[in-house]
Amino acid sequence: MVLEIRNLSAGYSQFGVLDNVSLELAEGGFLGILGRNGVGKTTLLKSIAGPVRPVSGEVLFGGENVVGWSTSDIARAGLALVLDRKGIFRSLTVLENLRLAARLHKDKEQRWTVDDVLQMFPRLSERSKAPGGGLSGGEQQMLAIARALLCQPRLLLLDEPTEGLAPKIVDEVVDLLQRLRKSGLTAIVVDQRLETVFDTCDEVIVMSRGTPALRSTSTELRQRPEVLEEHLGV
Ligand SMILES: Nc1ncnc2c1ncn2[C@@H]1O[C@H](COP(=O)(O)OP(=O)(O)OP(=O)(O)O)[C@@H](O)[C@H]1O
Repeated sequence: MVLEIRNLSAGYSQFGVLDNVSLELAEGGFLGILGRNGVGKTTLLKSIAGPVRPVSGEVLFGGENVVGWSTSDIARAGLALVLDRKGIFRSLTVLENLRLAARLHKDKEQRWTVDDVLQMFPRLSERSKAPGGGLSGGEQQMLAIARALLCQPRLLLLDEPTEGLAPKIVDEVVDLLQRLRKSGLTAIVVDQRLETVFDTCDEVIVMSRGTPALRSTSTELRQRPEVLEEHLGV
């Protein structure tokens, strides 16, 4: 297992959000997480990646319990979190942003190079000389994902990768995630847009009241409108 979460509870000061979450993710799996607003999806990603410190439970990443580790140590161990398109330097060009990420992780086994990601993201290649701050929302999202890949992650966590993007760009991001899945990457995708999750993930967890209510394949869940209505109100 790349990731094993056992009995994880987490929240903010006295305010509990995650309640006794357990889940597993095997190498090469793409796991989607769905749930209503505020159910704790982002908090779950942050509890895995370090910014939110769990109250109890274990997060085994590659067999090691990383609870209590700093965010940077967890990142060094091979976990990349793409959240709010953060991690882009606005004054650096696209190419400089990519080269910087590659340089910071040059000691790791190089699964992705700057050339690889430019090939994978033709839109970024076209905009390679543009400053990060001058990119559209979709381009920023692609740059954030490209930078995360240059961290050579064993596990990629994506929070709302298609939120607020124009339909054509959503299709491009979905297509990209499908290619990453085929490449054997392991990832968790949180998105409000059901189709993004269904089209990119083999399996989906539906969260309710701070904990997984069910886990199913995307194919099965698509055919269960009553479950989607109960837990997601759609
Ligand atoms: N930094 C914070 N301090 C206090 N409470 C927070 C903080 N971040 C989130 N919360 C609260 O924790 C709960 C879970 O938030 P979280 O962002 O994990 O939900 P979510 O499922 O990702 O929903 P959304 O899709 O709306 O982001 C919400 O009630 C939210 O208001």
